[in-house]
Amino acid sequence: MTTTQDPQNQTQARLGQHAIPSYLDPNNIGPYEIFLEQVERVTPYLGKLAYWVETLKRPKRILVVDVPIHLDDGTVAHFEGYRVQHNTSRGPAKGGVRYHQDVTLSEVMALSAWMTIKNAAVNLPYGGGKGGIRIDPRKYSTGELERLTRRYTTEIGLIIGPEKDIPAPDVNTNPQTMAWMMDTYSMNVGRTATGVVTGKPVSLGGSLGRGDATGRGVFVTGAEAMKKLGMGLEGARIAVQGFGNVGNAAARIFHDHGAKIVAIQDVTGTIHSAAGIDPYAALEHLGRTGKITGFAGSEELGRAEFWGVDCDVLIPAALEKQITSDNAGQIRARLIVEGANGPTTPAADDLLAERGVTVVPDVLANAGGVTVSYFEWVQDFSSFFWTEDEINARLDRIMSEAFLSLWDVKERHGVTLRTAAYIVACTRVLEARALRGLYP
Ligand SMILES: NC(=O)C1=CN([C@@H]2O[C@H](COP(=O)(O)OP(=O)(O)OC[C@H]3O[C@@H](n4cnc5c(N)ncnc54)[C@H](O)[C@@H]3O)[C@@H](O)[C@H]2O)C=CC1
Ligand SMILES: O=C(O)CCC(=O)C(=O)O
Repeated sequence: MTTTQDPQNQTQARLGQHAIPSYLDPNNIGPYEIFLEQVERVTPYLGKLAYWVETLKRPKRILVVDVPIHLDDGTVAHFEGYRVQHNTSRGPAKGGVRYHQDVTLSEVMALSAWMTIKNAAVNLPYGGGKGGIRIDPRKYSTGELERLTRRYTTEIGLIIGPEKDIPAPDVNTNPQTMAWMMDTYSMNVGRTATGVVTGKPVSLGGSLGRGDATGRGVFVTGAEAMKKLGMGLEGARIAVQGFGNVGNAAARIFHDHGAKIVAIQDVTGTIHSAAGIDPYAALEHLGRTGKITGFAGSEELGRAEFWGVDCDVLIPAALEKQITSDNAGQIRARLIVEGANGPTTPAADDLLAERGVTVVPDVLANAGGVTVSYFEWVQDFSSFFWTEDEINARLDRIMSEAFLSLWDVKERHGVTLRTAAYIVACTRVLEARALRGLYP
């Protein structure tokens, strides 16, 4: 509710042009706008906590760094890097690091904000953070990427640390990247600090189960949603966009439970087979040939055709803004389980809801990765490591319980599962904010 009598509004009026930080300029905001719209949608459900809602709209801390490295040919190249700590009300910032040619500050702000919501939605004791470097890693050697990672880690070393902000892998980063980050941070602080990053190799304090954890969480929440919708797993037709860490693990685990993968799209192309694609064989084919197309027994589709594939469950597991008002009408799945962060625009969300398509939102569906990252961090602190069965059992329980409690909130308020997740998460974050208060 905004009226001229509203003291908060009067304060905004007094602040005038200084009310909005430059990076939130509505004329040039980019992907973070999606997050702001999601916060607008949840605000009416926050009751008195809405007093603090501005906290969610403004990242707590933003660091932009120059990352210069020697290239293999002896020249120097500069890359732009970011680390954003969106919120730390409930604990240290936590979230991955992305290497991609399209990374922008606005994107990293959005990704860090979604981490705040995700960590609160599954009740992990973390705030939200995310990092990124604008680079196309396919064009650089392993040595160049190692130098890039080490320089970036040193530059963001000001604000990361096991009790401050704990990075992890995201698009185009992996356990090796985390090993370099851990080593660089450790050299700089003069002790081995395994807890500064998660998603490390198991031999360096990484956790069993982290590799497949995000895909496993997509499966657990997807299977729970299928039960609610009366859909059987056996023979269910699944289409997956993105065949990296998240997409290929989700495809393998659905396949292992009797579902049929009918389409896969990645950056190299799109394949389809109504008879089903064996994701293990597709992964081997991708590793051998460098592309998904040409897989035996599949036909190749155009990029846009992927969205119209006849399937029961659609798993976007690549990048943001893939499901838009342009293609939401073509989607034939009854259920969408968001492996990627931010794959669906708010306008597409509305169209899907009107058409009766259920969406398990990113902040719930892909929380399996950060949940096992949390287990890794706890194991590093205690230097006591759990078995894979223990990890998977704890992960499955957390993901199922989070799904079922958010489903109840959805039913109670008559909202989408995304809004339900935001109601629960924003309430938790703003309760912490209100209890901590402002100083002085
Ligand atoms: N790695 C993790 O633990 C987590 C990742 N996520 C999210 O899941 C998504 C995927 O991440 P990862 O699997 O880790 O990355 P990855 O780098 O392992 O794989 C990315 C996949 O997306 C595909 N891709 C890239 N651009 C594409 C395009 N324009 N069209 C179709 N496919 C495209 C790539 O070919 C690749 O198969 C991202 O949104 C990420 O933020 C979310 C939670 C945790
Ligand atoms: O494992 C983590 O800490 C974060 C993973 C991540 O970046 C994400 O959930 O989007």
